[in-house]
Amino acid sequence: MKFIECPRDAWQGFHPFIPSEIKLEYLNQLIRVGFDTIDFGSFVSPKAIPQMQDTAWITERLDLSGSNTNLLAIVVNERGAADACAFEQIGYLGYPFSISETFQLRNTQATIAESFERVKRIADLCAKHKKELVIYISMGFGNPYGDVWAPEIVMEWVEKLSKLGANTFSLADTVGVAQVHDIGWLFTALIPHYPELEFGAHFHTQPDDWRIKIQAAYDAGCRRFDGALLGYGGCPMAQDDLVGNMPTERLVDFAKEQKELLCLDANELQKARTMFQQIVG
Ligand SMILES: CC(C)(COP(=O)([O-])OP(=O)([O-])OC[C@H]1O[C@@H](n2cnc3c(N)ncnc32)[C@H](O)[C@@H]1OP(=O)([O-])[O-])[C@@H](O)C(=O)NCCC(=O)NCCSC(=O)C[C@@](C)(O)CC(=O)[O-]
Repeated sequence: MKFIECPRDAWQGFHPFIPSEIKLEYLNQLIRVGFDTIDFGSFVSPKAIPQMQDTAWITERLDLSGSNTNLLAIVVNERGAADACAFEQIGYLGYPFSISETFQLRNTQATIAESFERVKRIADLCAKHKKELVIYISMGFGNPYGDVWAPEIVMEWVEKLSKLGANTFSLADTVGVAQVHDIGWLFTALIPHYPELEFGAHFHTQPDDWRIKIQAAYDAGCRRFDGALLGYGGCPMAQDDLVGNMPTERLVDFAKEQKELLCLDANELQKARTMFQQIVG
């Protein structure tokens, strides 16, 4: 299983501002754990997400020496993509492409159609700077606004977006409404249909439904999972009540049960967990 740790999603909606030095120390600790990828920051408007205004400062100072961990930064427009592309350390740019019109507007001030045009330009930038583009299908399992959702809509957008050069798609349950049946249906349909693409699960969960969601995705062939220690965070642009991320601890438990090879250092993971507890109180 591939673990993507998402401190960016964990603290983007957190108040007050976490001092940059503390974020840096925590991210360096996460690097020592050995995650495949860390979704560590975003290059977005500081007015929209004040917590992330120090991503460039942090990027310059991260210590990746001797590490195989990849860095992923979220971008929502060309300006953010250009800023992220300037850093050699960042291998992946993630774009939240919402299939709910309401959320796309709330999150990026762009319609789905405008967002598609943005992705084209960001994909060009990625190709020019040799970065990998990761598309999050936000509200990928439904939305709280009453916008039409169907698994076929996910399929349709994956088809269109895959032609722009994205090799990785993370199906995002942005507000934790995914039904087990839909999770199974989508991964079962997508994974064999696009053997050249990687599909991941970016779940937000309630304390009682983490297991059935992971299990449904795993049984359908998904091996890429996003999580955040302590299950913290959520997207503040989605709704007032944040629905926490999939707790990394639960992902690790699940992986052990499945006898998956774990490439994470348990001691360093425990240290990171303690550090994060101190950060968020
Ligand atoms: C897209 C905009 C900018 C549109 O916002 P806007 O107000 O339409 O943009 P604008 O072009 O009018 O600019 C507004 C201000 O932001 C600045 N600005 C503009 N762009 C940038 C930039 N790249 N970097 C730094 N500053 C920027 C710009 O310079 C200006 O500053 P001012 O002149 O007023 O001082 C805004 O809505 C935004 O930044 N949104 C961020 C949304 C966000 O970060 N959401 C959370 C991450 S996505 C997520 O959590 C979902 C995910 C990935 O986890 C998966 C899932 O669960 O679904």
